[in-house]
Amino acid sequence: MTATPVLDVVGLVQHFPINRSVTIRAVDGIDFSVDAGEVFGIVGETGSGKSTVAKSILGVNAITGGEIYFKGNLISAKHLPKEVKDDVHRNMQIIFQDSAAALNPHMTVEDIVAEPLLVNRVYASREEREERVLACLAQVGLSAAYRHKYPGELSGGMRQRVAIARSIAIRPDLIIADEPIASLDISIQAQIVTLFQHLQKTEGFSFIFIAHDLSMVRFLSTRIAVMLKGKIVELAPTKELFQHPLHPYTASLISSAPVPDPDLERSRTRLAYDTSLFTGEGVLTEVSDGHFLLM
Ligand SMILES: Nc1ncnc2c1ncn2[C@@H]1O[C@H](COP(=O)(O)OP(=O)(O)OP(=O)(O)O)[C@@H](O)[C@H]1O
Repeated sequence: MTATPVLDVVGLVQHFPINRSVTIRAVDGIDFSVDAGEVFGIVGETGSGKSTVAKSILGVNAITGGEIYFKGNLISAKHLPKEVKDDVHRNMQIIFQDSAAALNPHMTVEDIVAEPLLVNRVYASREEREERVLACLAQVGLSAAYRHKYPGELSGGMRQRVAIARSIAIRPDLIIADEPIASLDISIQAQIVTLFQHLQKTEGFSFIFIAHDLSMVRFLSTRIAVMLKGKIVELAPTKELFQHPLHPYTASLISSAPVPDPDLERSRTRLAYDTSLFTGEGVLTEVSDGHFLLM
């Protein structure tokens, strides 16, 4: 018997009608699932639909089509049972690219990290809550002295650490990080990715890591989905994807990754894929064990 995935996305469609004749097909029928304790990477160029997938999972917009299940419960319907709604609220956390915008500038670090605990009534006493907040700050490398600071007093990297502390505070089943390192300096990016890796291993949550940069996604992910124009064009275990990319777009992303892989001959040749040639036609088909290609 296979375990129920933490997340199951089935035929997800998210279209945005702009006017009578123009509709943006941000997400155009995609399927994937994320297992317990798995790190699932989503990569693709700007506008490929990655953030829209994250927002659809979080219920930001009513989806145009398809279904989303969290731990076996349908969560994409208009009206959800209270216990399902509460479970999503508690056990699915998000980290955004821009923590400056995502963190309330008028709240202290302590209050920001404590908020999900308070809202979801996780600890009865204030002392227990404070203890958990300090433990989470320590886990992300921030000393207790940071608890009284406001987001505006922190660097981008520090703010992202606060956002991460908040996301792990409640011990969620799934964390979705949407381009969490894109606005940070390169040296800080590596620190944050290493922190994610450490936390995911110690805490065991499932993790969806969304990024442009294939090399960072590679470092963290168990499996990777490559998105182009609202479709998943290829999905495979990370090593398999890098060693045997089947879609020309995936091959071009790998060959243009900033850190060339000395093991891979192809990384020495830059491959270009003209995305205007992509029609979006096809069905994601399993071509070998766990390796899916849009064809
Ligand atoms: N609320 C909306 N209304 C209209 N169009 C939207 C909306 N949200 C997203 N889009 C459009 O959908 C497409 C996919 O956007 P999305 O933000 O999901 O891409 P992305 O891959 O996350 O890009 P980036 O890497 O730049 O964040 C884009 O063309 C975008 O302009």
